[in-house]
Amino acid sequence: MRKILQQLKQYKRETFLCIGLTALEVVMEILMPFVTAIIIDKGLQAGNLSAVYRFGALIVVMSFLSLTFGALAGKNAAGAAAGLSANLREAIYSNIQTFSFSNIDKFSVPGLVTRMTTDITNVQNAFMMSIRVAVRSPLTLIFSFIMCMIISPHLSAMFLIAIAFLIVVIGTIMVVTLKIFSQVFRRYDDLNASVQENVSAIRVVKAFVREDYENVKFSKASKMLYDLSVKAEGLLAFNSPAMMIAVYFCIISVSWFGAQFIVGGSMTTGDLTSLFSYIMSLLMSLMMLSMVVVMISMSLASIRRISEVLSETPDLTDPENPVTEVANGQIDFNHVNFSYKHGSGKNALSDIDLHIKSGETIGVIGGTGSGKSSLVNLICRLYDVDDGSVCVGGVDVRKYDTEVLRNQVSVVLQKNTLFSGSILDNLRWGNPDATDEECIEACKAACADEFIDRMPNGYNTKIERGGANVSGGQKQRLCIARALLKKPKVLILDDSTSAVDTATDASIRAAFAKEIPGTTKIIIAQRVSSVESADRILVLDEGKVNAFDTHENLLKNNTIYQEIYNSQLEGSGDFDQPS
Ligand SMILES: Nc1ncnc2c1ncn2[C@@H]1O[C@H](COP(=O)(O)OP(=O)(O)OP(=O)(O)O)[C@@H](O)[C@H]1O
Repeated sequence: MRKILQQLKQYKRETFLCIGLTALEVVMEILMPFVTAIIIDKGLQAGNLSAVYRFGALIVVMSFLSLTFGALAGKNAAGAAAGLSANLREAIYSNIQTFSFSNIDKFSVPGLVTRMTTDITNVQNAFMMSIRVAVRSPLTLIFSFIMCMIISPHLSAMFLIAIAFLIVVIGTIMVVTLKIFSQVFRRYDDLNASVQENVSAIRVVKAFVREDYENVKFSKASKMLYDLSVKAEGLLAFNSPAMMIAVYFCIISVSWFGAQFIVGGSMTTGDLTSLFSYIMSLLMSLMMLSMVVVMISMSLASIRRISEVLSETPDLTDPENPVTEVANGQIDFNHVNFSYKHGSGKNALSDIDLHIKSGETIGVIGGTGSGKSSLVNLICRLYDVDDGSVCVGGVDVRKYDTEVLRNQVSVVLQKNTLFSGSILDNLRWGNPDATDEECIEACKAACADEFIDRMPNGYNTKIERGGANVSGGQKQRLCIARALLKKPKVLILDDSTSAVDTATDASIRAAFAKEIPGTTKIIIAQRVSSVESADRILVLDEGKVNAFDTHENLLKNNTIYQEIYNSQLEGSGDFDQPS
């Protein structure tokens, strides 16, 4: 909660103004029945019209003030709550930017999106309600009770009975509903995650004709949510009857005893009238308070989830005096062990000991899940090793300024992403200062120029969000060009030409050999044809190095490589698929 409130920052003024104005609004509301009593006793009953006019005018002024204070308090509450949510969103967003891949793995992408949208909206609404009601209700409760005590200490005892009754009944309802609401929120989380997953993968759902299955799955989850919500709301509906019982009890007993006190002369009619007003505000504020408790508790889950992201510290940090230059593209893996759950769970890589010379072209091949992506992710320090070390240019990657390292080790990841903007904008992600000519050169090397030239606006063609208007192969080529613009010392292609035809794949490799001979190139591929021309080929099997040699030697001596080669010769295309 403290972490969340810290984000109020420049909106503290609005918050305090709201609290102050609400307190003034309450004072006005409390004084009004008091003045009404004076009008009845000293004006109407005493036949003093001038007192009626004077105090009547006072009531009008007080109501006007009360309304003004209320409206201003509401405006400030809305401003503070909207400001808090904007600050929270910004704080989460900038913290996410510092996250390493393993931080992101921990929350998952849909999880982070839900926190930045639904959770923040929950907190915003709860905050807006609570700074108004959490101030208003207790103050009304206390002041009303004090006024009741001043008017009639004996009759105030009735309220104590009614309050005790309400606390027990509403309290029980609250405890039970809160438990149900926490279940509702957990289900809501699951539902959100599954909606995000399915909507972002809607093309796959359609391709596999899974719409009906997904509809049934969603209806089931939605029905479960409906049942739980009905149960919780059904229980909350008892709040109102309980409240009415307490109100009627107070009215009847106050009328009964009040009438006797008036007859006995120990109370005036005006006192009795104002006492009725105080009963109503006292019980109503109790009811409102219970609603705020529900609202705050309902947003507790969101508060917890937001705080988790805010308190998450990036697990990859730069050293105090980082190395700011990568000497060359030499890569050394020194007995590396790595697991995604650091120290627990199965190792994704075990005892990797590899030494790659600067400027070499290395092919990496192996079955699905053999650790190819994990291996290259360590080179640009997307994850840290558990044991051993990974060195680039002879220096441990943990000693570098991460920005410098990632600028010199350019990776075209398996999941390529383009952003909305022109082709040139996308290319300049690689190097914001690249000239048009440099961009065109990079596209030529990545064999992307031919399809860009055919586009109506050439390099200024707009790419839609996520690269929806380019094909898989075109996207891959643009991503390679983007990586080339960094002029890196190490270029890693993680299965990045899988959607490109074999001839273009060969042209890209030929262009690399010609254009960037000094750059160390690591090419992960499913096709032997993509790696056979490499200086050496690394065969990975279950996270271990199975062989590291030339194509010719591997064909002679390595059974896994021979199997892959033969299966692809037979035309199955991918060694993971049964031939
Ligand atoms: N983000 C992650 N969190 C946890 N485990 C992971 C993660 N990424 C990969 N793994 C696991 O690590 C192992 C190696 O995966 P990796 O992605 O490196 O294999 P790969 O050879 O690149 O596979 P593919 O050819 O299918 O891309 C697998 O068992 C995989 O399940």
